[in-house]
Amino acid sequence: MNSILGNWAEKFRPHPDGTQLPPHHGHCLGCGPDNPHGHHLVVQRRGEEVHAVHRFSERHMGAPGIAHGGAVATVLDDLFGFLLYLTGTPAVTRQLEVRYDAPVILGTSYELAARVVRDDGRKLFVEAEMSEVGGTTVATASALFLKVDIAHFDRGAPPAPVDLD
Ligand SMILES: CCCCCCCC/C=C\CCCCCCCC(=O)SCCNC(=O)CCNC(=O)[C@H](O)C(C)(C)COP(=O)(O)OP(=O)(O)OC[C@H]1O[C@@H](n2cnc3c(N)ncnc32)[C@H](O)[C@@H]1OP(=O)(O)O
Repeated sequence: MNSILGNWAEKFRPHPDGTQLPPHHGHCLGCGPDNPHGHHLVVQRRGEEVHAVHRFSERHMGAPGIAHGGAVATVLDDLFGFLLYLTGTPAVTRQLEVRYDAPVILGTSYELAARVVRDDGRKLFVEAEMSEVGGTTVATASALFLKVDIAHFDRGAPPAPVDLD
């Protein structure tokens, strides 16, 4: 098995309310602390939701001074991946829809929240929003995640050489 996934069972243990959730793995584009191109998303459990405060940097620029829409989608998708620590099952994104309501400004802090809206067999329907701190919503997302066996991730193993330059 891919060594990155080796400790998955421990990561899926119940996480107490209010605690910071572990990154999916060190090189995850969304949350991996060891990925220099990543977003380094830091996520907490809050009740049955996951929350983050996030600032996009110049590495994620689309239009000058504004976050690239793909970068915004990446962060929302990765945030959804933290709900799996609450549901306790591995799952992957089958469909992701993002509504861009207002430009996401680089260097500005945004609040993000995500939750499961329906858990139906293999299907997890999830939704999230990103807002100015205490203010206007700038993006909303909904997604379908499909639960998979951990063997799903064996397709990535052995991992291709990681080029982090
Ligand atoms: C160190 C440890 C860390 C933990 C590690 C352990 C676990 C890690 C877990 C989590 C990591 C989280 C990382 C988060 C990162 C963010 C999330 C991502 O980026 S995920 C990557 C992008 N996504 C993919 O790469 C999927 C690629 N797609 C696939 O592999 C397949 O399509 C798959 C497995 C998702 C589904 O394939 P099928 O063939 O099994 O299923 P079908 O037949 O397509 O659909 C099943 C059911 O869903 C319905 N369905 C499909 N699409 C639907 C839709 N759009 N709306 C409604 N229903 C839909 C279908 O009609 C079907 O329903 P009926 O069972 O017949 O009732």
